[in-house]
Formats: sequence, C-alpha cells, structure tokens
Amino acid sequence: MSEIAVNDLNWRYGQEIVLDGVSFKVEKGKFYSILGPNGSGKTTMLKNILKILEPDKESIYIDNKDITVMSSQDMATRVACVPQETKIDFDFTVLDIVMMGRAPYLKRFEVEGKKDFEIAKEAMIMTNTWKFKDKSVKTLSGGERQRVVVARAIVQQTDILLLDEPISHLDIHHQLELLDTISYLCKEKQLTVISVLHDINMAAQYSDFLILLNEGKIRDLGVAEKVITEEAIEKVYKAKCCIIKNPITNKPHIIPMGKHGEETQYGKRVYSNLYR
Ligand SMILES: Nc1ncnc2c1ncn2[C@@H]1O[C@H](COP(=O)(O)OP(=O)(O)OP(=O)(O)O)[C@@H](O)[C@H]1O
Repeated sequence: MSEIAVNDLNWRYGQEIVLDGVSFKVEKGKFYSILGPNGSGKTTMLKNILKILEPDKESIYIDNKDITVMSSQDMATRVACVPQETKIDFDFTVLDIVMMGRAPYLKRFEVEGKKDFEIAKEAMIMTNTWKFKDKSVKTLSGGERQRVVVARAIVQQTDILLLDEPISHLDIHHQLELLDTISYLCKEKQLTVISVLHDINMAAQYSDFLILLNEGKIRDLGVAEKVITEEAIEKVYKAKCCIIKNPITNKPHIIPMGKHGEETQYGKRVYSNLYR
C-alpha cells in the first residue's frame, strides 16, 4: 500500500499553471527525490502536500485519508518539513528551536519533559548540531542553521519527511553526512522521504526513486537508471551531458558538457550584445 497518493493535482498562481495533472504514489520507507529545473513546480508540490497551500479535495491522500479533511494536529504528527528558507529571526537557543519539534505532542501549557529532551539530543547528535545547543540560532551560519532545522524536523517523529533543497547551504562533508542520516532513517526507521534536490548525482546516489518534474508535469518517475538519461537531461534542463556509471555505487553519474555544447558562444553573444 502506498503511503502518499497524489491524484491529478493541479495548481495555479493567478493565470499561471504551475502544476498540471500531477499524479504519483509514494511507498512507505523509501527515499524519493524531486528533480527539475527552476520554476518547474517542485516547491509548490511540497507546499500542497504540507497543506501550506490548499490542494483540491481528493487530490492528496496520506494512508488513504484525504489530507483536506485532516486537522493541523494530525498533519503535524504525520508530516515534518525542512523548508527552502530557514532564516529564523527570534533570539532562541539552538536547543529551544529543536525542542519546538515536540510541540505537536504537548498538551496546552505542558512543557517538554526528559523524554522530549532525549529525543532532541539524539537528533542533534545525528545532525552534528549538539555542539552549539546553547548558542543563539541567530548567530549560526546558513549551513549550521539548516542542520538545526533538519534536527527539529527529525524530533517531530513523523513517518513522512519533506525536504526542500536541504543540502543547498552545506559543504560536501555536511551534504554527505545529512544525506547519510536521512537515508539511515529511511532504512532503519521506515521514514518516508520526499526531497527536492538540485544535485542530480547526489539524488541518483541516495534516492530509491526519482521524480523528474518539468513545466508542472511529471516527465518520469522511477529508479535513477531509468530517469537519468542524456536525452531527458537535455530535454528538461536544456543542457548537454554525458552519463557514466559511478564505479562505486553503479548509479548513473552525469558530467555536464555545457548549454547545448555552446556555453562559451552563449556568454560571448550576451556580452557582445550588452557592450556593443
Ligand atoms: N506565491 C507565488 N505567487 C505567484 N507565483 C509563484 C508563487 N510561488 C511560486 N510562483 C511561481 O510558480 C512557479 C513554480 O515555482 P516553484 O517555487 O514551485 O518552483 P521550483 O521548481 O521549486 O523552483 P526552484 O528550483 O527555482 O526552487 C514559478 O514560475 C514561480 O515564479
């Protein structure tokens, strides 16, 4: 049985069609990455699944339940998210921010207890954020803050985790560490993950399935070997690439060749038009 079912999801901002009849199913305990060019509708899709935007009735189901009839409390104990923008303006400590992930489990006016603290500590060790638990979150770097937001999402102990470009601010070490952690949670704790990623090679390496979105439609869904082809990358991203097999993981690995192989010409043209 699939855990999430998206059936003919449509979304418009004014006259602009952003999602156009999107349908797919997500299996429990699997890692899905959403790929696609800028503006193809990836964030809009996550926002619909999170109910940050209001999807049409009967277009998104979690465990066969239409999310439009689920309460916000119900949603908060089922789905956690790491948004694209993680700026936090309040002067809370890092530990305070992570503990906020326990809010859906507390009664009104109840404060967090020892168990909540232990859950937070474990998530912070996993995300390598425990060392700055007493620092003000405002003083963290972008990458450190992003890991704190991931810790807060883990602490929410949901069975579904949605992430919007979670590695965009991270160096290579922390990218691998974070994707390893998420992958571990998938395999060992049966966490279902849907993550927007721009790094096609990282997505191919870590995901069970890829969803390739283009102009609001699903172009392909499946294992990396099926979805990542030279034709698909050229068609969707308008970029030429060569695909080799990663010798360690055996997954497809793309080597970009330029914008239709004429990137220097493109730069020269724009430049000479500007300064003619
Ligand atoms: N609040 C909004 N109001 C109007 N248009 C919007 C709004 N949010 C997004 N859009 C438009 O919807 C389209 C899809 O945006 P979305 O953020 O879902 O794309 P994306 O695939 O996540 O892009 P990126 O890779 O750049 O993050 C874009 O053309 C964007 O300009």
